[in-house]
Amino acid sequence: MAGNGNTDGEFSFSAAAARDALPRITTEKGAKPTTSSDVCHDDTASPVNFQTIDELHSLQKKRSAPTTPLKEGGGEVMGTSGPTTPVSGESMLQSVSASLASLTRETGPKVIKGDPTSTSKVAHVPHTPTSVPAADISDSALKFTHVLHNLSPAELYEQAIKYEKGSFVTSTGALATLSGAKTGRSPKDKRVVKDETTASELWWGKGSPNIEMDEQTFLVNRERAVDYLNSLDKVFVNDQYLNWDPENRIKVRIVSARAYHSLFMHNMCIRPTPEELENFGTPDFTIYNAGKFPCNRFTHYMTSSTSVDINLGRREMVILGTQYAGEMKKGLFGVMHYLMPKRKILSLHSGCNMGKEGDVALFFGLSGTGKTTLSTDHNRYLIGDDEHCWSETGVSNIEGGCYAKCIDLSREKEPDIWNAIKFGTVLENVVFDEHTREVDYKDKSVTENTRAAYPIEYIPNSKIPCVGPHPKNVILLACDAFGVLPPISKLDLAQTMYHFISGYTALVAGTEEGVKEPRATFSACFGAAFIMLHPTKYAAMLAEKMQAQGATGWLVNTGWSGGSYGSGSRIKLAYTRKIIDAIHSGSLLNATYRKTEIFGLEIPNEVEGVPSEILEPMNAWEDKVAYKDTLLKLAGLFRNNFETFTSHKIGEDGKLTEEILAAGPNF
Ligand SMILES: Nc1ncnc2c1ncn2[C@@H]1O[C@H](COP(=O)(O)OP(=O)(O)OP(=O)(O)O)[C@@H](O)[C@H]1O
Ligand SMILES: O=C([O-])CC(=O)C(=O)O
Ligand SMILES: [Ca+2]
Ligand SMILES: [Mn+2]
Repeated sequence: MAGNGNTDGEFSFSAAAARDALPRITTEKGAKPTTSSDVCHDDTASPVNFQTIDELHSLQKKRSAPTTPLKEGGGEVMGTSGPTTPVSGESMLQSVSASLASLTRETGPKVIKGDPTSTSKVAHVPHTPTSVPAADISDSALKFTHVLHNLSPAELYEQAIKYEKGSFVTSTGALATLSGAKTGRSPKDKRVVKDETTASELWWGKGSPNIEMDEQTFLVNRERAVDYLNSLDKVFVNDQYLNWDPENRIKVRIVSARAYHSLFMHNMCIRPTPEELENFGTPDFTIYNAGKFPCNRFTHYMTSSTSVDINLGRREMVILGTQYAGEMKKGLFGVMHYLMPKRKILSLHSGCNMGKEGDVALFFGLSGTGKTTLSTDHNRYLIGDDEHCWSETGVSNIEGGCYAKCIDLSREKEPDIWNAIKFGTVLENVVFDEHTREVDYKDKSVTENTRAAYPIEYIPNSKIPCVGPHPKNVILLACDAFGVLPPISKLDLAQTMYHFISGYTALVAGTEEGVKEPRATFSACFGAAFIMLHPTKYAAMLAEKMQAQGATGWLVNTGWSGGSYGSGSRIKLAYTRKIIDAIHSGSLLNATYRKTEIFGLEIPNEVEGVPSEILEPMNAWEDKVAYKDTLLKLAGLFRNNFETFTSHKIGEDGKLTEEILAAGPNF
């Protein structure tokens, strides 16, 4: 790295000065020969406070008030190139050592704080040789693992740029990174440990995202991940929180091999204050991200070299074979989908914002349907863009950051997200000019799923703490690439539940040539990949909460109009925003409605700022026959999908269950 002149000990300022020392030329006539002490007197420059390059460098880094006091006397030596690890103390190291403990060794590895390239004396966890049976001694037990604990974004930038290929600072100061071979999640490689408890508690079998694994296999993968992490010179450790509701906050620890992963989670989880960090204690859940290292395909249950394993009993997650950072975020979301319902709190794959009057809206939708785009609204307070809880007292964001899609991002259409891409933000898999480092958001060379992860306070009107009162509007987003769903419809409770359980969207398979057919996706609760219990459990909770609060349900198509993908076009973001504005303001509630055929959706005759001809999808289609065929095709897909739910009761309310079953398409 070019950075901060990493030349410790190579030469000193005084040696260089001596080599080049020439007598100073004096221009004053008759000047007295100068003594050595005033030779350098020069009023244009203020006196210097250093004698050597090392001292100069030591001045550059001002000693900050440590995030928490350093316990061991002296701590880091100033001016070393390694990052500081302000939070320290033996208890943290001991705790990390315990986290990294192998299952075959009685104690964890020798952990040491600070960067391995740092020359400073650092504390490590004292090992009592008697606690390690001689038979268990291996070379890996003898080496030190350096721990970079809760580094700051600046320190993580330096680590990434120095050691991780593909890390660059962009023209706006973001950290561009590459996630490697995987540029999206790997749901087929997700495994959940089935033990006595989870066997009865979780949703298993057809349609469930929880592919089982046994405890023993989990431990095999855990050992593999831990041994890999311990084999490294250094690991990154983040201790952070999930959930802004203080009563239901969860402490998470993320152990990872990459600065990219550490900065990503720094941005995405809630960042503890220095005081909170000092008293962090034992984490409630720990992730071992050894994504650079594959799983062993000969391990039972493994079907590829990628494995993302959740063990609710051990409160641990192991990642092997994928470096896509979203696995960590969504893995923890899965954990919340288990823990929160136990406390009668509903976990939601939704965005959330609040108006000036305190009116809260939820935005449900599958990936790419607009949760982040539409919840980031200049006229409203952002509570969060992706993961929320709805409790007895209101809503709370689970996360401390946002994760926006960047493909085709423009300053004009999404100014707040555009401006959030600055120093501290992780930019995944984008392409930029090699010289100016200006990002080309249109470029899909690496992936279509380019992303920006930034702390929520980078959005100017974010609401911190990220909590709010009960929602007034529940907006279901579907990006319908068939182009037959209305841009906006009002739903009754049964319809809201029907569409919530269906979780429909239809994205276009890709941008490759020849791909013209939209592909329908049904993902229960708009997040089947993350739920742990049967979808009807979440649906029942949502119905109860919406009923109790008198919230209104809406279905918004952020996809195609005037034809399917290929003939129609995507509904303009500006129109969708107008529709959303009308929901928030309450004006849509009082509009006049008519019912569509087949889906029985209530569509308004008018929405301010939106051309009325697009409100009824059929009007926007030139080919009415093609419209009808496509509509029937989609209705058939909905009906097929819902078949698996027809035998389930939703909550205690038998009447509601029947209404929900009747709320689907009629043909
Ligand atoms: N009419 C529209 N409404 C909403 N988004 C639109 C519209 N037209 C185009 N878009 C684009 O669609 C994308 C929506 O992505 P967004 O990041 O909001 O998805 P998301 O629901 O948050 O998904 P994820 O859960 O994966 O984060 C954005 O790139 C946005 O610019
Ligand atoms: O999880 C991810 O990688 C991105 C995301 O938000 C989603 O897919 O819902
Ligand atoms: Ca999002
Ligand atoms: Mn999401």
